[in-house]
Parts: sequence; C-alpha cells; structure tokens
Amino acid sequence: ECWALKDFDIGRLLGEGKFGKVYLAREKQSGYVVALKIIFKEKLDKYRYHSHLRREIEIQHSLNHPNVLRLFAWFHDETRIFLVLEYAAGHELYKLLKDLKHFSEKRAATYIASLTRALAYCHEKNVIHRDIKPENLLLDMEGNLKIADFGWAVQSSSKRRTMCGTIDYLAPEMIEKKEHDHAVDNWTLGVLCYEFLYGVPPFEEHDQNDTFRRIMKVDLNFPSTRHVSPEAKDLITKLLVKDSTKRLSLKKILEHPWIVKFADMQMESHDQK
Ligand SMILES: O=C(Cc1cc(-c2ccc3c(-c4nc5ccccc5[nH]4)n[nH]c3c2)n[nH]1)Nc1cccc(F)c1
Repeated sequence: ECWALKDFDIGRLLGEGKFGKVYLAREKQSGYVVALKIIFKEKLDKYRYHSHLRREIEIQHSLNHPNVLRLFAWFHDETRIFLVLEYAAGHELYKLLKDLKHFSEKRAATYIASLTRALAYCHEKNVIHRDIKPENLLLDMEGNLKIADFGWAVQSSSKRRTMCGTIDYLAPEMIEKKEHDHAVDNWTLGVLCYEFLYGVPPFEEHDQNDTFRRIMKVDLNFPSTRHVSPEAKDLITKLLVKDSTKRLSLKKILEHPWIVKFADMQMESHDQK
C-alpha cells in the first residue's frame, strides 16, 4: 500500500535535522504511532543529498533488528519526501545521560550489550554506522535501546575515506583520513562506554585540536571522582586501542566479564499492535 500525508494525523515535533523535521504521527486507519520525518526536496538539491538519501533509505529499510530503529516506508509529494520511522516512546538517550549525570554499571553494560548486538547485525549486513553517538540513540517504552540516525552509514563494500561525525567519537584512523573499516564502530563503543559511566567522552577538550591530539595519543585516563569497576575499565581499555586490528571484537565484547556480570539480556521490544 502506498501511503500519503493525508493518511496521518501529525503530532508534536520530535526532532530537527539538517534536511527536515521529525514529527510524532498516527496512521489514521490503524492508529499506529510513528515518527514521520519530513525532508524538503529543495534542501536535498542544495546539498546534492539525493544519492546519499537514497543510500540511507536502502540501508535503513534493509535493517530489521530490535535495537535498530525501523524505517517502515517512505513516500513523497511535489516538494517533500516523507520517511515513516519507528517511534521510540521512551527517552532520547543523551537527555537521560544529562539528567542522570552518568549511568549505573548495570544500565551502561545493558546499553553497550544492545549496541554491540545491533552493530554485529549491521556488520553482518556490511553496514558500518560510523556515527554512533548519544544523540543518535533512543529508548523505546520498555527501555530498549534503538540506534536511530544512519546519516553517515555506508555499505562497507570498499574501504571508506570520507570524514564524518563529531570529533569526540572519531577513531584515530578516521582522523588520519586513513582507510577504515567496521572496527571504527568498536572504537566508538569504547568512547560511549566511558561516557555512559563518567558522563563525558574520554578525550573531551575545549579545543578541537587538543581533542584530536588526545585521540591520536589514546590519552585515556579514568578520573577517581567516580567508582567504576576494574572490569569496566578493562573493557574500555581493550576498545580504545589505536591499532584497529587489536580492538576487542564485537563477539568478545559480549563475552567480556563486565558485560556478562552487569548487562541484563533485554527482551526484544514488542510491537505496538
Ligand atoms: O533520519 C533518519 C534518522 C532519524 C530518526 C529520527 C527520529 C527522531 C526522533 C525519534 C523518536 C523520538 N522518541 C522520543 C521520545 C521522547 C522525546 C523525543 C523523541 N523522539 N522516535 N523515533 C524517532 C526518529 N530522526 N532522524 N533516518 C533516515 C534518514 C534518511 C533516510 C533513512 F532511511 C533514514
């Protein structure tokens, strides 16, 4: 069935991106609640984003995993493209992290386990996300983590060389504009694990060049302001490794003592039906 804007009641604004806004919406027939992203075609022209958007749509539409936000469908009219995305009725993860200051080891390990399973699924499908950061992570009603934006995802058929993402989460090989592969996502898991437990990313500095320098040196230290278990520090240290071939694999992350000890295996999220 081909949907059109008239099939939806539009609700509040959920988020705003470079190309468009995301609204809460309800499909009139079924009552199904979704996130409706509205992208203006003229914006695509301006940024020559058409092929990029097509790739994002193909990537996201091909992914079907409990921890990856679903793209159910898309349609367009003369001026706009509409994406019918899964609505995550929980929180935005970065807001929750700001409110809580830092996560408990149980919560952090559960999110890292979910992210690792989602990334293992994406890598199986030859998709490198490359831009996992708290702003792109959402929680559904049951508190299950969902990776949302695939703004920078690529099919990892050939090695990628384009610069992307914010500074704090960039792996060294991406900064050096070297060829990189899916191991960049393993690095990012280390950055996120640190940020979940300490409330700030590991190499954060005011000046971007200082952040670059600290990433390139892997200048990692664990403040004693917070008690964090040695197991957690061990996992982070095994992910924030400059040589991408030496980073802990996704499989080994799920077998790591800290994950085994603290992560609760969440049930897959139930459909809203
Ligand atoms: O644009 C996005 C990703 C995306 C998802 C979203 C998004 C933003 C917010 C939400 C939410 C949501 N739930 C909330 C709960 C509380 C507060 C805010 C919330 N936002 N649910 N689903 C969403 C989805 N924005 N952008 N994907 C995309 C882009 C182009 C092509 C394509 F195939 C996918």
